[in-house]
Amino acid sequence: MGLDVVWEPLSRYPHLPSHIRSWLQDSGSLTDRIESACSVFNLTLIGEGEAQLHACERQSLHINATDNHTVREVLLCGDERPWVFARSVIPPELMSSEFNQLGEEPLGRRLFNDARFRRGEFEVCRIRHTAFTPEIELPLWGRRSVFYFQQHALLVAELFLPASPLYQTGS
Ligand SMILES: C=C(O[C@@H]1C=C(C(=O)O)C=C[C@H]1O)C(=O)O
Repeated sequence: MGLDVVWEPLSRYPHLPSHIRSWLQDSGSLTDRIESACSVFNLTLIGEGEAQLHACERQSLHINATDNHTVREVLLCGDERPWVFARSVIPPELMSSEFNQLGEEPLGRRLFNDARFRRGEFEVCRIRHTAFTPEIELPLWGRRSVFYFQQHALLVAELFLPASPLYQTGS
């Protein structure tokens, strides 16, 4: 599953409810925030390997179709429920160095423990995807940002799934 959607700057939504804005613009590690919001945290690795990129991903990273990048897709689960689907586009040079042997270790553990990574601005998307059986009123919210490291850039996109606390007003 990809996130080939329309991305807009977060500033496009100046009047978001505070519980939604709080999650979308949280500049810390999402893994850490999810871990602190549940009793049992689990990361499920859906896939990791070279894959076709969406046009919106290539545009974000300023790469062309022939550039090889690794796509990593995971589910971040809180208390046995899927809270976030994440899709990251990672240059091979980083997969063989800073992100070597990542497996089911959260990407954020490496990113946020290395001051050499710099995070760019957030963009957000809204998905009215009928495939989801919404326990919440649609749309689903997603966010993405680029992390810069030396001459490399990697894209991290996160879709907040219906069970995510982002949709709960008290979160
Ligand atoms: C960037 C982070 O890493 C999280 C873990 C990911 C992974 O392991 O692939 C991808 C995106 C994030 O949800 C974070 O914790 O903020």
